[in-house]
Amino acid sequence: MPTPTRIWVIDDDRSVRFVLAEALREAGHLVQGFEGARQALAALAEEAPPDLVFTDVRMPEMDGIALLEVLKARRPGLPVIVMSAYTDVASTASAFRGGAHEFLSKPFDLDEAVALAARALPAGRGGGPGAADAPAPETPADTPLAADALVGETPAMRELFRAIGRVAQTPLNVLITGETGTGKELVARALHRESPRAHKPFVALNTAAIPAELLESELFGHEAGAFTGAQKRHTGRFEQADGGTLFLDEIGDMPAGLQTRLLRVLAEGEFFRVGGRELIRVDVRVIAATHQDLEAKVRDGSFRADLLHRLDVVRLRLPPLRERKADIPALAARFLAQAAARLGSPAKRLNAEALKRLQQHDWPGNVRELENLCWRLAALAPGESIGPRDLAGSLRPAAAASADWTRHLAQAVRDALARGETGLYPAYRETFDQVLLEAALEHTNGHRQRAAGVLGVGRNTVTRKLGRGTG
Ligand SMILES: Nc1ncnc2c1ncn2[C@@H]1O[C@H](COP(=O)(O)OP(=O)(O)OP(=O)(O)O)[C@@H](O)[C@H]1O
Repeated sequence: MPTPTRIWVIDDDRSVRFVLAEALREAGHLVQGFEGARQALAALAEEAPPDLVFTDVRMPEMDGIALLEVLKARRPGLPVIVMSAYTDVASTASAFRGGAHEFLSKPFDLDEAVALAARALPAGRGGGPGAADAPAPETPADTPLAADALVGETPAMRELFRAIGRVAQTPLNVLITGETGTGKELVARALHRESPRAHKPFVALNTAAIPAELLESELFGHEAGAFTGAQKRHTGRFEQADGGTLFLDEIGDMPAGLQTRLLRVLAEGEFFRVGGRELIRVDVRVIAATHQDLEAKVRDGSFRADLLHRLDVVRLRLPPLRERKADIPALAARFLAQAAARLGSPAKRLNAEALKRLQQHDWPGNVRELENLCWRLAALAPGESIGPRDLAGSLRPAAAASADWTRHLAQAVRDALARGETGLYPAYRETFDQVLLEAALEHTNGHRQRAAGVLGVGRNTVTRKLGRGTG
């Protein structure tokens, strides 16, 4: 019979200690509980090390991250699972930086914790005495909670924060996907801030914002006289980001020729400036972002598959705000507080009714739309308590609130034309009408007269179009 594995559970909260220990015992492990890091360290001095450790982060006297550091210095092979009720990027990153095996958000599911323990225990249980000779991991100085920390409490965001904390410690290229305004740039900054490259530059370039003909020299720089108007040598973003992180926003808009060039640079780590002869070597971590469906762009030939593979080593998806509406109150409070601090006025608060109204909105512009709204309210709402009346006119329907759909439409048309399609107008017209109609009917629970009313068309138009739509 195999000897049972020994697991330590360290938490100042007795009930957590108790239920977790019980669940692990039921799964056949030998479990020892400690109410603090010091007690655990004292035990480590006297008895054989355990096979696995669960530790809380916030504990009096010595916190779990400091404990993790000591444990890892003494027993580098010992898997440590860090548990915390505070799942923000700074917490997850400091745990993974310290060598945590996994980050478990509290409250957690006991089955999940037991399954995690099973996965964490190495075959043959590892962590033996030999492992203690390996060098201790480097632990950079603690970063304070940044002012631009990501706000999010919903499961999807916590999952994302764990992924950021883990991926930040690696040199891998990352592709961030998500609709406009969901926080892709903020995620890229967090990845940089929590990485070993944090003391080197973070350089951002929005591919869509720069005319195609200037993009190459923006990225790779140029020599004096490389082209008309190039009077001085110019270092490109790749060189500026040397040792650090280069954030390429809207990567889907990169012209074909540059995609090829970028691919080569990513593969070889070296390039020539435009008009240059000197081979430039750089060490840059690339984080790319897009709101587009790059797989579709690969299929229609407008994005290189091999470039996608290079960039997409790790993919982080940012959910749209409408999929995480529970985060709205915390985000709004943060933006209102930031605006008040900037405007030098007392912070305003949204009352319950107003919050409810915000939860009903669809947020086509995502977090950016909410942020803009909060700034407007901070400046213009008359009282310190913001009610639904103050929101009137601010929560415009998708079409008016954001130009995003027109961008998508333009892209769809460009793609269709590139595929050689013709007769686009009637087909798109038809789709446009159907989308409006279906959304309005959904809003009015299928009531045609009211749908016609909110759309501003006659009832007959609705009936006629419905007839066409349903055959
Ligand atoms: N989770 C979050 N917590 C706090 N602020 C956020 C969060 N997500 C986004 N923001 C804020 O919302 C705004 C938009 O975010 P950001 O620019 O990162 O979005 P994006 O996805 O890169 O947008 P685009 O695709 O249009 O470039 C920024 O001001 C950012 O600080």
